Amino acid sequence: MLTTLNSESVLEVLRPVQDPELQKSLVDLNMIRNVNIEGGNVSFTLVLTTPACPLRQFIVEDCERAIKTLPGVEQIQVDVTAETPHQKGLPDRTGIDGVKNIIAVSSGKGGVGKSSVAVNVAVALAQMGAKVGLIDADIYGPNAPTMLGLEGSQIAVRQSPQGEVLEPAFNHGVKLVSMGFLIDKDQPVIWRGPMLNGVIRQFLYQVQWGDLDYLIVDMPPGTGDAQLTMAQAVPMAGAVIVTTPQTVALLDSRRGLKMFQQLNVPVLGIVENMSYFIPPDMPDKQYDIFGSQGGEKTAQELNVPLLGCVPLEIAMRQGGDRGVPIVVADPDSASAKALSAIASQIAARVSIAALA
Ligand SMILES: Nc1ncnc2c1ncn2[C@@H]1O[C@H](COP(=O)(O)OP(=O)(O)OP(=O)(O)O)[C@@H](O)[C@H]1O
Repeated sequence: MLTTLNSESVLEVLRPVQDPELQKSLVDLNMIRNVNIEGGNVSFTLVLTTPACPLRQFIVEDCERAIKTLPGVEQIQVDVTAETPHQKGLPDRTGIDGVKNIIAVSSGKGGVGKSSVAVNVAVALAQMGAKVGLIDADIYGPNAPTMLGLEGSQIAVRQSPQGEVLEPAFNHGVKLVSMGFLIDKDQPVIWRGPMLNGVIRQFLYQVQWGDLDYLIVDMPPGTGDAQLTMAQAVPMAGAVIVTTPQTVALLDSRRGLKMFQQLNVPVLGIVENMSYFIPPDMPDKQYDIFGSQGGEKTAQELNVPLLGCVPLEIAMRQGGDRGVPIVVADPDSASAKALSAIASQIAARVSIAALA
């Protein structure tokens, strides 16, 4: 039984408290800092591994419970902050200065909502306090500028001592560069393909990203040469695969998953989009338009986590078209809640991988 209240005894009672996701002691992870005692008042800083930590409250309560076992404790004040860990280095791929984690959002086939998920996850992470960038590398449908309300924007090119640098566009807390800023929409896709390699390298290494916790890459759909080259060019902390519950989409996503696994990019999990339809006039009803539980079954079969299921909601399409993502336009909607939870899951898994 500890009898004295001082910073050592506080750290001692906190040592058995674990980060629920990393399953390691908060003290050993250096997440408890600046312990200060004044009379019966205990204060400390809890440094989470992501601003988007889904279990923030849970961890604070665990700490408070442990500290209250010490004699003489009257008040506990916890300042919560976050330091996102840097992804592990890859010898064959060059990282980007200041960018801690690069996350690919990919899909086996087009039209499953990959861009919608990438944009909303990026905005949700920014809403939670993270510094976020988005690369829209989708040559077939570069929709991110529209979805972020940046249609018609330009990326400024500046001269710097290092040569030409690009200034990203910015809205809803997210910095954006997009193929859409560079290509003529009427230009045939066949001409866009060969541009991809050069442009993606420019987007990674010539953009003034500044400090970013997460750089999300909206990948082109499929598993062709362009995707392969890109996955090899980018040092990725992990990949997220978006699918619908439909069998054909799931088959394609399996191919995508294998591609990432072969390239040694950890697959963070699967997002099932358009899981069910919620009619706006009957919000308690659900219709499984594309079948049900396909994402869950595939996740189980391939032994990767299902990060969440996003319903088909008219407001989500409208938000995309209007340039106000659903997590901003209607944060209480079912799809926005699902997307925010998915963003937290992704952040947690990236931290786990970085600290493993
Ligand atoms: N959960 C959803 N509810 C309603 N509409 C959605 C949902 N997800 C996506 N959409 C809509 O479906 C259309 C296609 O989505 P999106 O562009 O995100 O797909 P994609 O997989 O990136 O497609 P592409 O391969 O063309 O880039 C868009 O109009 C989008 O607003």
